[in-house]
Amino acid sequence: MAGAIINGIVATGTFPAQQIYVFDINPEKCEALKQKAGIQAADSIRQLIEKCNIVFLAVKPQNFAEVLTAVKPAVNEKILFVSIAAGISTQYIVRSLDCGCPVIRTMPNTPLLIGKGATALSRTANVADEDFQLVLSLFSACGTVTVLDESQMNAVISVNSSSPAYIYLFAKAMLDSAVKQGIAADTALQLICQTLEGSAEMLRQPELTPDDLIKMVSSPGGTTLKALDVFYEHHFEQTVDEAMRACTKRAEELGK
Ligand SMILES: NC(=O)C1=CN([C@@H]2O[C@H](COP(=O)(O)OP(=O)(O)OC[C@H]3O[C@@H](n4cnc5c(N)ncnc54)[C@H](O)[C@@H]3O)[C@@H](O)[C@H]2O)C=CC1
Ligand SMILES: O=C(O)[C@@H]1CCC=N1
Repeated sequence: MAGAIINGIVATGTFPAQQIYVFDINPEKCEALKQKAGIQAADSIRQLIEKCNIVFLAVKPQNFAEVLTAVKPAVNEKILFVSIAAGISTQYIVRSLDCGCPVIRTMPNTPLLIGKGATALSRTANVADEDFQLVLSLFSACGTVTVLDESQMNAVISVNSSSPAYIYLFAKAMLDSAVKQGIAADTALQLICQTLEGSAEMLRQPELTPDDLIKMVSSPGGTTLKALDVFYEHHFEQTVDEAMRACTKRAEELGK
């Protein structure tokens, strides 16, 4: 995710490459991020904190404690932190740093890699409006941005951030069935992708609800209703609800 965000930052041209620093504990990853985006590499977290006034925290939630411990000795209240971690609250970051730093909590998704991301963001009260606008513009460079209250930042993971995986799973199941029914995999993949894009575009039309759209496809006595019967028999909607709630529950656990 850090790579996708760095690409977005570089693309905006907001900061010259000599002012953008990366640090990864894995030297190969650090070098790869540096080379790919043409930015600078810091030798340590400490050096990065000393050089930057906006710091993106892009490690796994499980690595947050060690990273914040390394950040703490060099921190000051002027540094703005931007976290992309699932489940990690702004309160946890502020408390761990023992410093009233402004913090923006974000939840991006992997389509950021191709400029089609959907990022949700929230902020602590002390984030200056101009700083928040700046960070919004950086994420906007690789997709859409949506501002939420922090209380919604765990649940939203199930909506935009883990959800590409469920959509890929659904697409994979469709692909497998298409192949079993004699359609070539590449042909089926093209048809499925175009159908996903077209269906998403129709969902955006404000005058049509998902139920309206389902009805438009479902001819009485036709094929779609037969397929939907199978989904309903297997409690599809309940399964999706359970999966999304399991996602949110895990975010809550990661934040503890
Ligand atoms: N993968 C996804 O779709 C999304 C991930 N996120 C969040 O993004 C964060 C990163 O996830 P990924 O990019 O998938 O993980 P990743 O494993 O690809 O990247 C994490 C990087 O952190 C580095 N790292 C670990 N400990 C470190 C330390 N002490 N100091 C410096 N670097 C250290 C690792 O070497 C690794 O390169 C997580 O907090 C995750 O919750 C958020 C939205 C979507
Ligand atoms: O699976 C995860 O924990 C991360 C956060 C959201 C998407 N991937």
